[in-house]
Amino acid sequence: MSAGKAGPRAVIIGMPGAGKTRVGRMAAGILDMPFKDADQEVERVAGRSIAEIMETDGEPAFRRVEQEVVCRLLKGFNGGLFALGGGSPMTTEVYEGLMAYRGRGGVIIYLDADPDEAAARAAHGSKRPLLARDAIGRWKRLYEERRPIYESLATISLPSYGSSPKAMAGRLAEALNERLVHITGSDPYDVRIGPGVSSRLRTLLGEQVLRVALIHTRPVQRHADHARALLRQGGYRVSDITIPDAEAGKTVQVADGVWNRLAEDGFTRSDAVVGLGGGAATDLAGFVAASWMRGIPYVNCPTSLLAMVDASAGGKTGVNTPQGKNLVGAFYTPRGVLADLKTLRTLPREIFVEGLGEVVKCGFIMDQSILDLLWAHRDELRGFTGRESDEWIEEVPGELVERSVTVKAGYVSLDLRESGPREFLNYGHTLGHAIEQVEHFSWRHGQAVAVGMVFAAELSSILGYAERDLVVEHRELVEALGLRTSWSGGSWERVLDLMHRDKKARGDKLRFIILDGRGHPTHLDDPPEDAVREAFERIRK
Ligand SMILES: NC(=O)c1ccc[n+]([C@@H]2O[C@H](COP(=O)([O-])OP(=O)(O)OC[C@H]3O[C@@H](n4cnc5c(N)ncnc54)[C@H](O)[C@@H]3O)[C@@H](O)[C@H]2O)c1
Ligand SMILES: O=C(O)C(=O)C[C@@H](O)[C@H](O)[C@H](O)COP(=O)(O)O
Repeated sequence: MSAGKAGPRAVIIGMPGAGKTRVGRMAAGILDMPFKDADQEVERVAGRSIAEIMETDGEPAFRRVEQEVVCRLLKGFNGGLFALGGGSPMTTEVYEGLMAYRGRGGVIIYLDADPDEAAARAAHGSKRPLLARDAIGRWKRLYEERRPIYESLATISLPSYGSSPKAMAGRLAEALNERLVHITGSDPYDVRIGPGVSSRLRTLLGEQVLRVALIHTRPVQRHADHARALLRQGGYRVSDITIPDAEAGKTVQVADGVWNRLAEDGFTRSDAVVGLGGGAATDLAGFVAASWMRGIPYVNCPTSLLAMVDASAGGKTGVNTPQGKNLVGAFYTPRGVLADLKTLRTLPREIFVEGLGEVVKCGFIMDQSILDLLWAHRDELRGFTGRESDEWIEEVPGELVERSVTVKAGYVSLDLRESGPREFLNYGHTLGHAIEQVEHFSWRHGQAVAVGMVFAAELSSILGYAERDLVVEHRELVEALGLRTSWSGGSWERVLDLMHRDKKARGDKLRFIILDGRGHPTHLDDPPEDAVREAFERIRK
């Protein structure tokens, strides 16, 4: 909620039998929040049951009382969970009140129940006057009438297919704790960060999509299985596509295989791609989405720390070629990003640690609080096991993801196609990508970028842009997190040649991103070669 604006912490909408009251009350208990049910409030205010109101005065009279109660509590029930009656949003004044509440930053949760389950629950011993006679048939007619309204209002849709009220209450509580980073620009979208955000897939893909290509790698099969189940529950036809893992999956040959599969499965421009996995998988999936029929919608579901903090957002898609990293690709904006923190639990420690490389980058180019958080939690982060508490995952990695994505969102919103400021996100990458290439991708991206940042700090110091203490800070923090500060492979000549092929290079001029002090990235064009060589020697073992 916008600061200073009254209103519930969240409003729950959905069909009769969806569990709004029961799930809402349980979730309020989990969150230690007050709970109100609109129907119960109506009966309290009227001094009689809804059935009696309907029987003696008819539905319009009930709706008038309901409208007064709901619109009053939308402004006055501060900080609680508020469950509405199924038909309530169909009243114009209530709909408008809900839109105004949403405009104030309010959260509207649509409990999207399985029609058969909810209809049966609603009809069973129903005291609901609107369902009298032919309860199931009436319910389903109301469902078709109301669902578009629910979906137009919802900021969160929670599918509850086959889930118990207790499980739904947990998911609702999780949804209220999720973090959100909005990326503006010509195609705005949201990066949602939290445990269980994968359940938002249907909300992001919407009704127009029929087929979904779920592109993932084998190490994340269990997460792909969960996403596939959610997609199928949402009514989508899923083409499950496993690609080679890591950088081996980020090639035009792999893309060609996926294009063939999309053709075989009849993918049209109204169908979509979901990229699930590390950054290599989301880069490939985004490239396939950008190129299939010149562009179909896609959603990224990053499962590595690096993919969450960086790769999945920003619209850089692409593949590697034998000549270099990311030399073929497209700027193509996703429909949304769902960074489900639960997936981190299966992430190997060394992969978690390499993801910290891009977090360190965001700290040095813009956000000192990221550096402070990294330093304060350096031992836990370096020793990541995946068995940490939910609270730690949400408070430390969750915070680092949100802050890093916020840094990236600032540049991407300003300069999607990297004509200038966005290049600051490439800090450490000129040498970093060369290392990856020379090492035939045996070095992880985050580790290569870590060395690249130490190199860039040394270069900045050599040329007098930054004090020596900034270099020392780079080395100490990078090392404390278990990242690499030096490299002994390759040759100067080979590295120099590769740096000239970097996408920031112009003509025969090298271009680097360096720091002109902490939090002040700047372009360094065509620096003296002896300074570059000296900085390079300083990161050699
Ligand atoms: N598009 C961008 O803006 C951008 C930004 C940064 C990095 N990148 C690219 O991202 C790639 C690096 O991403 P990465 O570090 O995620 O590497 P990656 O994609 O190779 O994944 C690392 C390894 O971890 C596995 N993995 C991922 N999530 C897992 C999970 N939850 N449980 C178990 N295993 C899991 C993967 O299968 C893989 O084996 C590089 O190709 C880099 O160029 C792109
Ligand atoms: O989003 C960007 O812009 C970045 O530079 C983010 C980098 O961390 C990332 O590794 C990106 O893939 C590198 O881009 P490239 O243009 O150098 O391939």
